[in-house]
Amino acid sequence: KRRNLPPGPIPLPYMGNILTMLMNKPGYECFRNWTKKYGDVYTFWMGKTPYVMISSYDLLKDTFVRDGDTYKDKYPQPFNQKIRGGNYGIVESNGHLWNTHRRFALTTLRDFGLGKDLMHEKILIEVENIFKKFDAQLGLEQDVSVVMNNAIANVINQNIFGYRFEGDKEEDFKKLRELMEYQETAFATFKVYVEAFIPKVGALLPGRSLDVLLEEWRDNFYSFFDTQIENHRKKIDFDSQESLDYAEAYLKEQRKQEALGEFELFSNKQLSNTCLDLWSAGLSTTYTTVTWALAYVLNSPEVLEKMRSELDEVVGKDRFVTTADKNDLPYMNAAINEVQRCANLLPVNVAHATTRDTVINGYAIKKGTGVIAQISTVMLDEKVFPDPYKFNPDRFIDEHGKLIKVEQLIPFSIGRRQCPGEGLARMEIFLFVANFFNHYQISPSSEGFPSIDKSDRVGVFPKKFKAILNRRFYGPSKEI
Ligand code: HEM
Repeated sequence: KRRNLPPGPIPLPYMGNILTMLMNKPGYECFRNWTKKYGDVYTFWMGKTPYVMISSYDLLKDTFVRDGDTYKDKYPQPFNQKIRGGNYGIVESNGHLWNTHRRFALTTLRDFGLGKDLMHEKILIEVENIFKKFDAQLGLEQDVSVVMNNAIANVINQNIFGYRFEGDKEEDFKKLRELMEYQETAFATFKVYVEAFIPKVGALLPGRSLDVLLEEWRDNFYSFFDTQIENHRKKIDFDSQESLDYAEAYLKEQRKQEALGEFELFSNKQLSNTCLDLWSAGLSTTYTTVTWALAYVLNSPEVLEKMRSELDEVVGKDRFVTTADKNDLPYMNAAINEVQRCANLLPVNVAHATTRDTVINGYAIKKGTGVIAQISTVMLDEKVFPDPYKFNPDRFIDEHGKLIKVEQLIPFSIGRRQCPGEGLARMEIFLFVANFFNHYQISPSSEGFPSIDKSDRVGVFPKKFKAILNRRFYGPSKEI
């Protein structure tokens, strides 16, 4: 089987190369070493399935961008089908269904003000709300990450279901958060990783089985989405021109399609699955990045000082940082770029499949082969980012103090499946991080500042952390 694929590390029977990855947590180093040894295309085996890894920016441009249609499908993973009850959603679907719903999600987000002032206002309301929560406990140890998580959940939930988690809804979010935290730990085990890719071997290992975990997870999350969707159905006004959230826009489109005799494309199952995709992709990645931003900056006092002196000069104490300040804050942008590069959320990116026979670097690759745009290796390429594990925002600043655009910074991936939430995520990260550091003086809790060490984890989730906050400036914070 290996003969016709690009050479790579020798796979073990049943296991493939997954053991090497799990023994080098969180996995970056083994992929970098294989790239050095085999070049920017090699084969990596997860269990019995080979994946062609594309590990340089230039080759990704030649394949995923210039020949995007060939790489646009997702590789079908049986455990995903199990959760979703078939080929549904955006993240895991292919073909006409995927194309229609990716576009629909992008258009709907745009209608809600992405790229316009409306989304910006929504996020600033969350910033203001975070400040109120933090201000209520100044000088005490408080759970910074939980407050941030709640705010980021509010942004996405408002877009999908039209409400924020406050007042009596706060309890809803508490339950969801516990579920997500449980999921982060329960799924990040050796057994689950092995079971996902090599079911027969994984099943023999001790611990809770992937099937049981998936069932539990699915039932809990889908019951939240289904309740929200039902509530929308009860109160929707099909004649209103404007939709207030994604679920409403979807139900209206569903009715239009049904009137044309089309019952599959905008099905109910597809609705709960797209909600799941937007909700989970939109919350965990953005929250994780913001928490890593706090962790990296708090561990680098010199970076914090530079960020603050720029903020003091450009923004000052009397107002919120807004997106209109973005171009005047090159160091802040550089620091956020560097956070995204170092946070490097996906040690192995999601797997795509070739839609036709093709050739990569002289190797003939058959239709349906797994291919991975290995973005973590690209963002740790020492030719582009010398001393790649060092957190150093200055690598994005030129000798005139201007921001340098580095093409190899691709945390949102590349090609036809590039993250559709990029605009929203960038806006959130900038506004939450810049306003937080402008507003507060931060001292460590009794546990110290959050660790930036990832060597003890399978996934790249940051650790929850507490800190003691005090206002940098006295006087009331301005209302927006
Ligand atoms: C810092 C935040 C984020 C990061 C780093 C991130 C990163 C990514 C990456 C690497 C992919 C996979 C691309 C590929 O297949 O190669 C992806 C896909 C996706 N992301 Fe994000 N994302 C973020 C935020 C968001 C947000 C806020 C949303 C929703 C509003 C979102 C929705 C999605 C969806 C729906 C997909 C699947 C797209 C498709 O398959 O066509 N993401 N994201």
